[in-house]
Amino acid sequence: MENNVVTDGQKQTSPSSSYEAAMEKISSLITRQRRGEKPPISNKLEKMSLYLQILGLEEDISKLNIIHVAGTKGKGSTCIFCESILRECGFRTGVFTSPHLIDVRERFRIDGMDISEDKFLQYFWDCWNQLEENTTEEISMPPLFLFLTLLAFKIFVSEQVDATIIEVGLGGKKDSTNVIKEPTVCGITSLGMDHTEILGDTLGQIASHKAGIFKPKVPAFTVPQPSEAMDVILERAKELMIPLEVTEPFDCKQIKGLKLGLSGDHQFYNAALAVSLCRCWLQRTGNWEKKYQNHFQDSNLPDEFMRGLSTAHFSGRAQIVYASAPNPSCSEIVSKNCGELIFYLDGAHSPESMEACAKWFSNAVVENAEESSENGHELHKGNTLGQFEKSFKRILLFNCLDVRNPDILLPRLVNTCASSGIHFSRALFVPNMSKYSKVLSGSSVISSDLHGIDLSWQFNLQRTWEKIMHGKETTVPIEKDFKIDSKQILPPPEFLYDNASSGGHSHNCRAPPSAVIPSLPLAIKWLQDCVKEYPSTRLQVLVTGSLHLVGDVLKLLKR
Ligand SMILES: Nc1ncnc2c1ncn2[C@@H]1O[C@H](COP(=O)(O)OP(=O)(O)OP(=O)(O)O)[C@@H](O)[C@H]1O
Repeated sequence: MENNVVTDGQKQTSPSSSYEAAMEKISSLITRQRRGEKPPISNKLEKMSLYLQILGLEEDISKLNIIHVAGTKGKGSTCIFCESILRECGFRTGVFTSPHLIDVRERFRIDGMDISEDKFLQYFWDCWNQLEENTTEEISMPPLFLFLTLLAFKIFVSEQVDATIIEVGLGGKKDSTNVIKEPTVCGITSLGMDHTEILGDTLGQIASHKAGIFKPKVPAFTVPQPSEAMDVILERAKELMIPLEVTEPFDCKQIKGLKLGLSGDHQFYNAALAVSLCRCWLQRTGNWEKKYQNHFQDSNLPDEFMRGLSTAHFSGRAQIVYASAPNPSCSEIVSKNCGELIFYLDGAHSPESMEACAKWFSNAVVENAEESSENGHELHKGNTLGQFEKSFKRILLFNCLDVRNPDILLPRLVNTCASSGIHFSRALFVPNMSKYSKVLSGSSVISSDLHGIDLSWQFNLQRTWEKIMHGKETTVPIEKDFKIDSKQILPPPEFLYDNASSGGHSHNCRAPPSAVIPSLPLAIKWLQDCVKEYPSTRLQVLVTGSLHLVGDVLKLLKR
């Protein structure tokens, strides 16, 4: 039986079932638009203004002291660095990012934490009910991203945060977040080719969308960009007569060798941009002088900034999870009964981010080997680093959306790793679990039903992989509907070893074999079983190609 509780005059169900009910409502806002199709509503920004009026938020969002961030890569990370710095400076922060990995509440952070379920429900139903009561023939309920943007404003206004950091959803000029009229400062992160079907297929066209968030009298910052993009950004800044500053990425010396909270060399760009945005935010809100007037030299970052940069945390971006292995930073002893299984997770899904991800992974696996070797874990005593390094097997666990081009993504990943001497032993292709047609809660049950599953895209990825490895087309079977017999569909654990039988999966001693596994839970369980069965196995698994895939893996590892 459900417990009824009352929220703002509305009779709702008990918190957890009410949360599921909220997810149902949110899911009903997903429009059937396929990626690449024109947006379902025109005059989106006018509609956003109307929705804001309905919610009584129009005036209030001008008081939110917003940092508005657009870009192709690094928007989320830049927002998180800003949050971390401003929190260290003593401010209450609200951050809106997208997408979420496990639970929709990740998109709304207050003071560095995902919003609580109770607060989420309170604001969710407030917004939902107010909007639903006011829909007319002209204005229906907003599509998903518009609703989430409105909810973010509602949350941050109600929570009275000092600083609000808003990531653009897609593009900039026509994005629903661009209803913000007077941000405190704007930033554009690294630009590249993504969402070309909507934003245009030149860097100039893409840059024009991104620079569409600039507002008169509001300072803007960006990082070094290809000239085709930079020219457009500069032109837009000139038209609006606003100062535009190009922030160079940090070098290690500048931040005194500080280890950033988010890993990978690409984060030096995002971190430097965040520092410029925060400094400007502090200046424009009258806090810079108060805090640093007399004791800040331009060449040194304030301590709060340094702490913020080093403590920032963001799931699924260059994240390492020790699933069955000691974290080398603690000196645990490796269990003799189980091999090592380490997941390297990064939601890269564009050519530029594939390269960034490959560089990070290559450095991280070598660092891991060095650290483990220094800690002299029992299992590996007496090995030189080279031998030690060789004992690892590197596996790629990959999926990407079918609108992306694996002929570009996979070679970029493989070649960048290879240029650092890192090679994959095996590649596994899996479908994501999360569905684009439904917003799930973090505690939702993961379905293991394989019936009717279409794996033609995963076989396509496998064919691309084999082509890269063999330098020519190979035949990979296409099976649309797998029999539900996991013994038949999973490779045997020996698949991981060079000279073992491939169990019916493509195998060649000179080239890394690959396999399609029809479900992610099966793939993870299979990896876990392999290290249990063979305690000398040491697996380093790179999960990439899709933030949704990364979220799904994190969800499975958390269980
Ligand atoms: N400055 C950068 N240059 C290249 N790649 C980057 C950069 N910053 C982040 N990435 C890559 O992009 C992935 C997503 O990072 P992040 O969430 O910060 O970017 P985003 O712009 O918000 O991405 P999305 O549009 O996919 O949400 C990272 O996992 C990393 O692989």
